[in-house]
Amino acid sequence: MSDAQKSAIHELLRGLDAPDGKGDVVSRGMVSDIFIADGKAFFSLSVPAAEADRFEPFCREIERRVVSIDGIASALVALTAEKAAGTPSRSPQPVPPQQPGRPGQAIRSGAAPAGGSGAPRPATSKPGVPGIDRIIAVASGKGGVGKSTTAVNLALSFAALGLKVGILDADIYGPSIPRLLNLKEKPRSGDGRMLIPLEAYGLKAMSMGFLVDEETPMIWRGPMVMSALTQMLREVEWGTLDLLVVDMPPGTGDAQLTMAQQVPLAGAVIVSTPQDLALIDARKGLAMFRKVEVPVLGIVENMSYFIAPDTGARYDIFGHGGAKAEAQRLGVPFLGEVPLEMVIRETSDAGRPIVVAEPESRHAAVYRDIAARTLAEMDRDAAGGAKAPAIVFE
Ligand SMILES: Nc1ncnc2c1ncn2[C@@H]1O[C@H](COP(=O)(O)OP(=O)(O)OP(=O)(O)O)[C@@H](O)[C@H]1O
Repeated sequence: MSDAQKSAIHELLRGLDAPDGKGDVVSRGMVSDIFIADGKAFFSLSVPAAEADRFEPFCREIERRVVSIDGIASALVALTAEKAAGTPSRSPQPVPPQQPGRPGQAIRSGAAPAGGSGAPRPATSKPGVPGIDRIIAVASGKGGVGKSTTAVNLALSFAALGLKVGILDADIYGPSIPRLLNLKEKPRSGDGRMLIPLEAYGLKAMSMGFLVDEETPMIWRGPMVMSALTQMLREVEWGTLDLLVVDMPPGTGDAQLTMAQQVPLAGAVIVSTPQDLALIDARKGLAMFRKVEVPVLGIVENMSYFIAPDTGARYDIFGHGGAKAEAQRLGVPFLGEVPLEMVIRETSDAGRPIVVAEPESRHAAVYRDIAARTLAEMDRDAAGGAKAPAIVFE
């Protein structure tokens, strides 16, 4: 049955012209092995790095079309960067499934999960935000790697660990937090000057998306970006928070530098996919935070592997492990790996992220482990334990 479905998927893909106009993706050898489990199809397309943006909508189109095949209820299609010539191809191998809730391997010894409150704030010359104990940025070198999904699930995990948490959506070009937390109303102003943040699942939330229509063109540049971000940070009644999580705009441009310079960040978490393409960008992200002397708390590998829903076998179809190796090489902590999982996307799209939608699931446990490790790194940093990593570009 599954072989017939794989052939049907190949057939369908052969009939689609790729967005670069160079013919179908099957004949060009761009399609990975296809896995089908429980009516879900999983596969990836290997594309040249420069073409990634163009191929993203094509993946969504394929996902929409393959459900017309008998027995396929849904599909998850991911992009992976073309490997450089001479790199041995890694064929996907099932590996033993992870225990639910078991912490992954921590690179540094002694990085035991710890509570976040009460630790001294790192020395900084930037003015703090009254009432907010610590602020961390969640960043990525490029868009689409799952930064916002990670940021919101991490924020909810910090809350689940007992902290008072806020989330600030600084991604002014493509704010995702209103959708991820299903927040539609506009924030009110209490005293005519300060805005009252919205609340969802115990998180206080503020996003540029609350203040502007989705249709409004976002032509924010230079000083406007700076003032918008500063306002969202300082002219919002955050109240008392143990932690404010800032969902940064993707990339390493002006807006990111502004945030990193303006905000007294206790640290940054970098999100990357395993693909070389995203890792190169992640390295730029690391270098940017280093430049502005913000400690990098670690790297999270997103869309790292997938677990077949029927057998529980784990498949590393997207070249899993790249971020961990990279973190090791750079001497930056590896905070954990998040699987590519339909339910993570579905819960996000429904405005009820997995950490609150399915708190008992193994995926929610993965996020809580990453949150605990992030807190441990912050405490280590605050105690003066972390060295700045050496960033080397080759
Ligand atoms: N681990 C995961 N498993 C399955 N889908 C995921 C996972 N992480 C993210 N996604 C999905 O990938 C898409 C991109 O995620 P998200 O919006 O979080 O990325 P981003 O890096 O913040 O992108 P951008 O910066 O362009 O807004 C979303 O549809 C999201 O639901």
